[in-house]
Amino acid sequence: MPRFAANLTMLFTELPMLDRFAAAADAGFEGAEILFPYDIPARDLSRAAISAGLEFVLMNTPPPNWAGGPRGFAAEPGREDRFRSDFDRALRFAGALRARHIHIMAGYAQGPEAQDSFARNLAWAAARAPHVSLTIEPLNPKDQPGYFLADFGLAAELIAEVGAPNLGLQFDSYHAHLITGDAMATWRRHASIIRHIQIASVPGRHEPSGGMIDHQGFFAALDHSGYKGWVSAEYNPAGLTAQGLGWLPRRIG
Ligand SMILES: O=C(O)C(=O)[C@@H](O)CO
Ligand SMILES: [Mg+2]
Repeated sequence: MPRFAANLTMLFTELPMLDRFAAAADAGFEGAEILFPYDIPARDLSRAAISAGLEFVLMNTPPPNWAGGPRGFAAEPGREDRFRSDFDRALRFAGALRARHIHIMAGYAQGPEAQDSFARNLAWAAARAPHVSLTIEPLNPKDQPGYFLADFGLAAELIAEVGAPNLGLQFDSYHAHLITGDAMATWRRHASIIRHIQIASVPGRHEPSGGMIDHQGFFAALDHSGYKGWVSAEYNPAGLTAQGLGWLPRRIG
């Protein structure tokens, strides 16, 4: 089975953020991700992850926050200075957390100029942090209207154009199904460039059990494919988080 991480922005929200690490470890997760961790000192987050025995898997750029903040600037023409200073701050934060990946968010823009800006900013970031794994993630246009990256083909094109070994695709089964109508076919098409996976049901973005995606079949296919990355639970629990974890395969021993 793949290694599973808990997205602590969405899971265990019954608890204060620093307590969510131990709750996730108790539930059987081996890693954690936080979308925008910038409100809490990195040393406190790092201590909580280490004492729970969890690896810190992923965070997003840009700072600052989840609540109401724009989802990035990387594709917005004319915002290069802002992108670069945000990226450097994200890099310092990720370094303190020993985060495995940084997800670079595109922001809200359209057209060829936006695509050029995104490609240039990605190339700059990949060269700036050659030893850090960077991802881009298509988000479905119903949840994120106007977000630049809403297409897997375009994401693959950008990754090929930038051509940096530390830039890859973040595949979210929920967004993939809403964008293409077939999450599994999309995963198969792009598996070679996928370096991080997130999961949730369609419809509803709840526990990855039931609904239109066969996640247990997906986990088996990931094993078969030799995928070595993480699978993060990024969903809104239908009730209390711990009561909805029947889908999570537990390691024995
Ligand atoms: O919305 C998602 O899905 C994500 O993974 C986030 O990183 C976007 O904020
Ligand atoms: Mg996601």
